[in-house]
Amino acid sequence: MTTAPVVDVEDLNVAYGDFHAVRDLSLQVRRGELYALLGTNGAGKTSTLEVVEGHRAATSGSVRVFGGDPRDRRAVRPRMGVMLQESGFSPDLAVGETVRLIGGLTRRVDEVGRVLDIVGLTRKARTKVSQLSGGEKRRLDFATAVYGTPELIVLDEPTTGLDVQSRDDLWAAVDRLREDGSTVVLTTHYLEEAQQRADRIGLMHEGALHREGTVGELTRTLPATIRCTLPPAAPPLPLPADRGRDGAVLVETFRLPQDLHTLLDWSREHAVELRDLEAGPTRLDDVFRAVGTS
Ligand SMILES: Nc1ncnc2c1ncn2[C@@H]1O[C@H](COP(=O)(O)OP(=O)(O)OP(=O)(O)O)[C@@H](O)[C@H]1O
Repeated sequence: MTTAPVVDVEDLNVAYGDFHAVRDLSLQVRRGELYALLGTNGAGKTSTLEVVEGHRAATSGSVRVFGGDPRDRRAVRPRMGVMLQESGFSPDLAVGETVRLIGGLTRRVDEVGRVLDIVGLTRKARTKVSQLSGGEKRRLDFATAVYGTPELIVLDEPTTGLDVQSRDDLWAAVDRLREDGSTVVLTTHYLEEAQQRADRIGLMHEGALHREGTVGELTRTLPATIRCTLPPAAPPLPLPADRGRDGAVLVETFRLPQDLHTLLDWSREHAVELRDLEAGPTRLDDVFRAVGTS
């Protein structure tokens, strides 16, 4: 049995005057998934999320959240938590009051103390928003998004500006929300975070979705590499390779284990030292760079 997607985007276009920020974008997010929308600066990620959040109307195309229109705030708010790239909290309100106010508006039910504890802001409950550091403001943003453990959580660059400990804490909180059944859609420029956490990734560039899939599916589209340096008198290699100056060798391969084996056997047989040998699988940043230059 297939269940309806939580987020269903079909042929979305977002234009600002003559400028087309999002072009014919289609994607679906399934229940329980963590979907990461990645891309170059200005690729159209925030514009896409703003339509999903119900904060912006599509120029054309359709966006459904829980099968309905995300601009129907009364229907969607209780089920969707949103962390914007920039918050608009009132600077004079205290942290605890802010969570109570924003949380109350969502009509979700939670305890302010519990939520502040999740984001490590318990001791700042009475501090004014204007007195928070940048990272603390991000954590407050996250707190309002996860208030009441919504079914869908949309996070726009949630870890930007957070120190390593706060990032780890935020991801631990996301893990717990997912255990409770939440679906998560996020953008991030920290590719390693997406690589570790995302069930699926969409790669955007200049308004279009260029690639989509699991980390494995995306990285399989590019070869892995073997690099080493050979002495000048080395015999011909047993594999196709680019030979640079100073004996530098680059092998690009979709059969990393086999080709590495062949190279090591060859080096033993000919007593050739493979200096600075490095063999690495394709990383998400390689795929990202390939999309950015395509
Ligand atoms: N209100 C607006 N008016 C005009 N152009 C806009 C507006 N908002 C965004 N844009 C433009 O649309 C494009 C996409 O912006 P968007 O914020 O969606 O990209 P992004 O992928 O989230 O970028 P980043 O990673 O830099 O945050 C950019 O070129 C941006 O300058």
